[in-house]
Amino acid sequence: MENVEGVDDVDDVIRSNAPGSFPYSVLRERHPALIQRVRDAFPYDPERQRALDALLRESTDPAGVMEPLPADAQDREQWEEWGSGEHVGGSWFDAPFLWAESYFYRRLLDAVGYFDATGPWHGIDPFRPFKQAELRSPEAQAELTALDRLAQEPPETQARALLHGSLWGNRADLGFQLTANATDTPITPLLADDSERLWSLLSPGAGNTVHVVADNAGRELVPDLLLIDHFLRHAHAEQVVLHVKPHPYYVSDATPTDVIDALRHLKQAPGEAGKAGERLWQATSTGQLQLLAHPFSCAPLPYAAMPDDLKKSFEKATLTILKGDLNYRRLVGDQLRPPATPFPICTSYFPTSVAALRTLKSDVIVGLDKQTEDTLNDSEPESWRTKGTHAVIQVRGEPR
Ligand SMILES: O=P(O)(O)OC[C@@]1(O)O[C@H](CO)[C@@H](O)[C@@H]1O
Repeated sequence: MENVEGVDDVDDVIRSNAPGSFPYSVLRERHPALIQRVRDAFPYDPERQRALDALLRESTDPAGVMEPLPADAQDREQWEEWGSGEHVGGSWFDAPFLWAESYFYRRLLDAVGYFDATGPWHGIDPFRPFKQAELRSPEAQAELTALDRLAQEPPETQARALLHGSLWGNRADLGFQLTANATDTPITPLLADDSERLWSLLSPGAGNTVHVVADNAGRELVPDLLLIDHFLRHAHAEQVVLHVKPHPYYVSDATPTDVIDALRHLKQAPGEAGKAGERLWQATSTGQLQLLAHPFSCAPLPYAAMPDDLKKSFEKATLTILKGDLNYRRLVGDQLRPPATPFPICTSYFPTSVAALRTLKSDVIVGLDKQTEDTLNDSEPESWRTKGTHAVIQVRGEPR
């Protein structure tokens, strides 16, 4: 894999093998809780139940060994390219955290028969009930109603509110909520805020193309779509490409089906939300808003290893906006670097100007000033990196 020049000299890749660490807790607590939720949501047949039992045993025991994908899995070769030869047969806990987690989601889909083309569970998203419930929650409804008030404000106030809505919408992450309840905790001032730079890269009428790499469906995707609507409506972008996952992933990550659900939901809403829904529906049918579900979106690797075709697609963008924690880990590398490492250095390989809208839900962080880091280490030594109450807007790029 390509190294990020100047910052990848040491092997500081995060693994899950330290008891008490955040990644260890994901494998030991979050994944079993998730398997239980999926079991409770569907009447899986005995074969599927046995497969889930086997995955549970294999992936949560620190002595367990990663089993391969079935010999006839359509993406087996793809996973070989992504490194299965190196990690399968070894410990889940010793593999890079990013690799092990991504493989867990791939294997979970296998266990529930998602890829079994002749089976009854083919194509049934095991996370869909949770995503749908969230989209219809009273909180999500209240957020839509708030748009009617926001529409009375000047465009700059609307822009700021929609950007922050998209950013903090990232707390609505169903995997995270299995072991934390961040939506109940107050939000805090941003730890880094390059939002002025972000807007400076999107001058109205400049014919910009914006790529948005989505994260979660439901309560995160709706504000993402509203921000996209604002970009298009106020000519910050002429075209938007929305990257989503080709199949269910990290519980609530958005797939094309989830985008359609969200668009339909918006379109049926009363008031300003409904108007935005109509505009977005229309933008999708004219190609102004395009969906892209590239296989690399579910790869267990950082974006520094992206394939050429994806790189070419990003190259057309004026700005790429990556949402959420996992995309952040993949953007800057899932490594423990000094938090003061500059964001522009970690993202220098990325083919376009790039922005991260991220709430902090894992150990990785770069681009903080030393004083901010020291204050957080003093005030919240155990939890500031992972509890989802802090956020950053970090941007690399100069206006054209
Ligand atoms: O990418 P998202 O939805 O913001 O967050 C994903 C997440 O909940 O899952 C991973 C741990 O399982 C972490 O990266 C993060 O805590």
